[in-house]
Amino acid sequence: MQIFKKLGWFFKQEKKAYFWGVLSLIIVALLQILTPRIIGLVVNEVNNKTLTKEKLLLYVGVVFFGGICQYILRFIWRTNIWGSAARLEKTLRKRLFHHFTSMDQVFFQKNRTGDLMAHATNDLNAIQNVAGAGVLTLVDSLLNGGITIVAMCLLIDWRLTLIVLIPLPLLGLMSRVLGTKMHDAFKESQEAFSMINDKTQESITGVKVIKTFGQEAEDITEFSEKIDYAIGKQNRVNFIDSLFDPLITIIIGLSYVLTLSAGGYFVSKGIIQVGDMVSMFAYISMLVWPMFAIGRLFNVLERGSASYDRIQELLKETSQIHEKDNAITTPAKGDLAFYIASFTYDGDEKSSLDNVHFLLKEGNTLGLVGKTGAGKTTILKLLLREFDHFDGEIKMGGESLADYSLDALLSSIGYVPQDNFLFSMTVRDNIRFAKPEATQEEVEEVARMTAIHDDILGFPEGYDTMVGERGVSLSGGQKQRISIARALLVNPELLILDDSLSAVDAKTEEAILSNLKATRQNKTTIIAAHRLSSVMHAQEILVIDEGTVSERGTHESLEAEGGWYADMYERQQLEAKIEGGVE
Ligand SMILES: Nc1ncnc2c1ncn2[C@@H]1O[C@H](COP(=O)(O)OP(=O)(O)OP(=O)(O)O)[C@@H](O)[C@H]1O
Repeated sequence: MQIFKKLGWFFKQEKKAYFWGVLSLIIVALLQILTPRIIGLVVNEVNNKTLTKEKLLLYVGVVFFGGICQYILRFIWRTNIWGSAARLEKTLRKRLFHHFTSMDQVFFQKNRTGDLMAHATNDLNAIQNVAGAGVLTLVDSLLNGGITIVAMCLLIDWRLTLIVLIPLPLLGLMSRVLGTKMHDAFKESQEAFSMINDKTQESITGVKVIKTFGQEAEDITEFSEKIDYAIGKQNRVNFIDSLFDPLITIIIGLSYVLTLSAGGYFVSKGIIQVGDMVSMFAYISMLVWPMFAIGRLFNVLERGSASYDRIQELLKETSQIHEKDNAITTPAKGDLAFYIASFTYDGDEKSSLDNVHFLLKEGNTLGLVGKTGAGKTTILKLLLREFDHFDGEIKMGGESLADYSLDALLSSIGYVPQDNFLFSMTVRDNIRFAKPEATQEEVEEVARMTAIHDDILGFPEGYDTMVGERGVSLSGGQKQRISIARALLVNPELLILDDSLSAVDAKTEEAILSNLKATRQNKTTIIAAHRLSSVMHAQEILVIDEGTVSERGTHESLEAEGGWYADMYERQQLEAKIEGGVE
């Protein structure tokens, strides 16, 4: 019953719908007691030889009218109660999705995709069940059970009713004992389901790697072990659940035995008539459903409660990235001043950035180069405000990044990540993802700038070609160029390319870079790259080594310095010559 308290806010919000739903349920329950009583009356009248044609017609008419009313009322409660339950699911789904989108990277590192998906599917269903089937079963079983018992007392005999109901408290006792067990078992079962979701998602995403390394058998074994574990947890839920139904059969059986023996005694003593005893049997049979319903209710409520706790735990987590109340809402613009004394990822002992600073004038280009794992992407992540817990300050246009609203900051940045991601939509929609109202001309313009226009025209349906699993398979270089076009379409104040040209050939790279130079004269650009030709034209280049700046300057000054940059440039030039020679 705890779950009703937890969902109190929702029932308050939906009180009107529940009022009409429950009222209809009450009237239906009242109408339902008519029929057995009429059967008893008819039997008594037949027995006493007092039944006339008119009376019989009246009895039949009442039963028929009661049936029609029940039909209408059942419709009313269904639409009200099921409708509210659907609204609860919608509210929670929106709340959860909004929460997911507002969370920081730390949250997504901690909670795996499969687990989050399980929360958004199975757990929400279990909670929705409380607001629909749960409420219905509760009201229905209490009403039907309660009214039937009252009818037994008033219309038959209260003493016989008390005797017949002696086995009933067993049900309450078992609900209490099994309730906590069911809650814990269901929580564990949901956790196991989350684990399977994770595994399925990982195996499907990584199927190519699994096959390439011939690890199918191992993957199947691992999956089977996880399934066995989850089934074990589910079986425990079923086990607790199955302790209920047989109990109800026993309670009803005992009640029949008591009716037969005590009822027979009451008839023999002339306290009740034979027809009353027949009605009593009919009433007891009417108690079967409410009792089974209580068993089901207990299951639905405990599942819902466990799922609600799981969702609440997730919703309680807060993002470390906070927007200030008086945050600047005008898009960020201007010189970029980056000064980081130190930054350490959550859970890491060693810092990933130390004493990294640069001043990037508006309209200039900064190059970031260095060995893999040096800290280039980390610098970019801080610019995108993925993490706030650094020692230092980052300013754009003279204002700290933390003073801008996230919208104002991120709308000024066009970011092309290393692991670029295209959605399952057309090429055109992928490019105009951040500016859905963009015209075909605008889309084509950025596609030309990134040297992908001709490739797109060669796709089966041009710009209407679907990308992703259901569509055309793109090469790494094509994906990179579409991702850059997507970022360029919003003409961002700051364009960030994180190794985004690694999969295109040198000639195409040169064409894209010169297009960028020509069209982004007053806009700022940061390019992180392994291939030094990507950053040669930058006003400043930083060489990052183990989280610090080991060299800095222009291409010419760095070449003259004779350090890592000069060595690397010479080596890459040589490689390019060899490749060119082979061609
Ligand atoms: N989310 C994270 N949590 C903990 N440590 C991280 C995280 N992301 C990166 N790191 C660590 O920070 C360091 C710098 O990584 P970063 O991705 O910034 O390097 P990079 O220079 O961009 O490398 P690459 O050229 O290979 O992309 C690495 O030691 C990496 O292991």
